[in-house]
Amino acid sequence: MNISNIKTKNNNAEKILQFGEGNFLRAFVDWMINRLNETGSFDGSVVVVQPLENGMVEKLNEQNGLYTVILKGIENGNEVYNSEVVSSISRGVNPYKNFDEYEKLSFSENLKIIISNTTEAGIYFDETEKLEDKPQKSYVGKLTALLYKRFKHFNGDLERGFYIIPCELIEKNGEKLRETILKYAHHWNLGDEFINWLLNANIFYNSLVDRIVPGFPKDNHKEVCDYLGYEDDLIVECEPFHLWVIEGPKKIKEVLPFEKCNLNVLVVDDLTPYRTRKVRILNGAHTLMVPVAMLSKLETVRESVEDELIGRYVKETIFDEIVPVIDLPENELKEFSYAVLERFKNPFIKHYLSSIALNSISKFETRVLPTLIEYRNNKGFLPKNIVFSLASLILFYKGKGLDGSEIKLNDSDFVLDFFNDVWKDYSGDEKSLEDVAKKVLMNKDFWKMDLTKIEGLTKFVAENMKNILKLGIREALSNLR
Ligand SMILES: NC(=O)c1ccc[n+]([C@@H]2O[C@H](COP(=O)([O-])OP(=O)(O)OC[C@H]3O[C@@H](n4cnc5c(N)ncnc54)[C@H](O)[C@@H]3O)[C@@H](O)[C@H]2O)c1
Ligand SMILES: O=P(O)(O)OC[C@@H](O)[C@@H](O)[C@H](O)[C@H](O)CO
Repeated sequence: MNISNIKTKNNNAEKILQFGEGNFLRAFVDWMINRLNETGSFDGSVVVVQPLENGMVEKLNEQNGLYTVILKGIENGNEVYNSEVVSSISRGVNPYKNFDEYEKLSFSENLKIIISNTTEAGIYFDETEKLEDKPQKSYVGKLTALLYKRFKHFNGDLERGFYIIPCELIEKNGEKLRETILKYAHHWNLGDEFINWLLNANIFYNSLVDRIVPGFPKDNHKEVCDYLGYEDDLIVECEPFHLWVIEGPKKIKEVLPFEKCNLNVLVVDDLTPYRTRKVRILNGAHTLMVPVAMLSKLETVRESVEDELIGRYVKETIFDEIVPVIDLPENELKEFSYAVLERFKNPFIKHYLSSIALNSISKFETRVLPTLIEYRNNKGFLPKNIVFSLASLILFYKGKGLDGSEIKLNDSDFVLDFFNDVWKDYSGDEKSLEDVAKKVLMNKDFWKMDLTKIEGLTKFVAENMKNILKLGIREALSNLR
């Protein structure tokens, strides 16, 4: 039996227009709307637009908009394995194949909200696009044309704007989206009246999303379908944890009353602290554990946090070095940190360190370095664990494990070329090791500043590198003072 035969499609009015049909949105926003509908507090459905020519909406329509979300993990110490059929999506629209169907969405009287997740690559301006394109190539080009057609159709009626909530993992995503639409509006000469309507009838929210979504169970799809008792080609697996922080006017709470179904959605005046919390604790811990754990020959996040030595190191770094320099209530930070550690231990998710290692230099700069600098400024001395990670990172970028085995580095060419040159000049003695540390730390293209200017850092990093090479990573870590 196919999933389309097991549940009838909902007939709720289409209130949400969603750009993106990927795993994340289906396991996060559409899953939340499904929960809202179940409580009777929304009675709306989502019409999904496929932003690229190729995608999943055909499959989504074949399944009548239905698919299964499987929540897998540990919550409050208990194992969770819970499947839900999500029926909040009314249909999928491919603007490349059915432009007329897509264009009609501009004139819909029911649509009130626009959601998107087109990845970090989706929000950009392309000057070659035209208003007449059917459709424009980019997401923002498509959205600008859609908004303009709506503005014209409803004669600039201020009641016909949208609540616009992008979910792309970009800082100030709502502001960035609005700025990019304005670029198109000017480029296409859409006029001041349209620009006034855009700015006054529509509300752009910044938002931050958090949920680990490994997605489709490609390794054991058949087994999962056998367990569910039906065929579903759009199953999405994810962790139970979810957090959506929305920054902007509180009105959105009336339209999407998530508190009625206990969902972890916060509407706030400033999401910066939440972003800082997530990026520094969750993403920061991921990034700083990578070189240390990979040089110890560990492969996944779970293995690392369950390893006695590395696990203790990660926990200590979070609680002793990261948390003390975030400007949020300490109890909230600690609660979040414990939850993150629990998420890292999720026995159902194989999160490879090698995938997190991608672009480690820029990730270290944005996710870890701010902690190092603020800690140094606040306490007057350097955070030893983060410095240890930085030393390990420089050794990691030799592209060789401590036993000489190959490490496949994945980063921009300019980063790889730089390390290649730096390590080529290394002669093996202590002075030369300090030179390596110095050259890396003074590279402003990596760190946006000269890190050798931080008193004592070069010496401390070089000392850690020396210990790691002499004693091995585990012993050097055990001896860390
Ligand atoms: N999967 C996770 O664990 C997770 C967690 C939090 C945030 N995210 C973020 O969500 C984003 C999507 O992840 P996913 O798991 O849904 O991926 P996915 O591959 O399942 O979906 C990607 C979606 O983005 C669209 N897209 C891709 N490139 C685009 C472009 N250049 N222009 C317009 N649209 C484009 C695709 O059409 C598709 O709808 C990622 O950028 C990721 O950083 C993912
Ligand atoms: O997705 P990346 O490569 O930018 O970062 C790796 C992880 O830190 C990240 O995927 C987190 O698991 C995610 O941000 C959780 O919401």
